[in-house]
Amino acid sequence: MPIIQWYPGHIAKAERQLKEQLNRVDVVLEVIDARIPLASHHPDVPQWIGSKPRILVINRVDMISESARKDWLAWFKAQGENPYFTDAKQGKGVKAIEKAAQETGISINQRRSDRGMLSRPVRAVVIGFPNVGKSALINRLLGRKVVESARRAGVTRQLKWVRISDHIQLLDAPGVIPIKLHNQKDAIKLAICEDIGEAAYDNQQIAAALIDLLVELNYEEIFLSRYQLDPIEITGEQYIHTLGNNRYKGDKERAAMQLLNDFRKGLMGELSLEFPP
Ligand SMILES: Nc1nc2c(ncn2[C@@H]2O[C@H](COP(=O)(O)OP(=O)(O)OP(=O)(O)O)[C@@H](O)[C@H]2O)c(=O)[nH]1
Repeated sequence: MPIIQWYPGHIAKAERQLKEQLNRVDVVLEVIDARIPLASHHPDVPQWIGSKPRILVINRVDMISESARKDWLAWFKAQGENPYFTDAKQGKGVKAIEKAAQETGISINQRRSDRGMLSRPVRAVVIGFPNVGKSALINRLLGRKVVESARRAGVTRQLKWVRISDHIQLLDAPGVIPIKLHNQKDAIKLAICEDIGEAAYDNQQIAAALIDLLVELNYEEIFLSRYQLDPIEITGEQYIHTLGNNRYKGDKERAAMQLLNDFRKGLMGELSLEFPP
């Protein structure tokens, strides 16, 4: 049985909503997670948006190291992409995105006027997996809070245009990319980073997967200093079991939540879970 469960009905509905939003816009801002830029990019996005311009936003840049940021920048450039790194929580890097959207608007309006059409503000939508920071980005672009930004995945609903400037209009409801199950490994990374609804997985399994992954990536020193427990000779599952016994009177769920929260809040340090291939 897969660790991550997702319901076909939900996927179909979310996909329909997303396509409807995409139909209405000229430019797409795709937000991915800096800790997992590959797993948080949906492979079908290019096909969904067709020839529309796309601005790639790598959010949560505050959660990875500067050297990881540079490596990803070089890698994406080599793929012909021009990524923008943001910390949407603090508002870092957001001005550059506004400028990029505005520039796409200029070329769109140039084409309109070449065809004898009136110019109009460029229409944009922010899309991405649940909880990657879409609402935080929208609020930063607007310079005020219109969209609820919360730590829980899947908070955003309904559709409305909001004005960013004379040149840009934005759909205030972000497009949520549904998670399909064709890649369990990516789905696990999304769950670890909380870029997927909590109902879809089991905390203890995901926490165990986090430990196994961090050990695989040679981050094991963090564990000794933070939890006084070495993960090297044991599995992630055994680690949670032991941590639960040592600290929480045998409560494995609390141990799992502690580990996941520490990681998600960045308390374990700047930890990339993926590196350029
Ligand atoms: N550290 C850090 N946290 C961020 C950043 N951007 C967003 N967050 C936090 O991540 C959580 C999710 O952000 P949201 O903006 O609600 O994410 P969303 O993509 O709109 O989520 P849904 O509406 O559920 O799809 C919130 O707790 C934000 O404060 C960032 O760049 N860095």
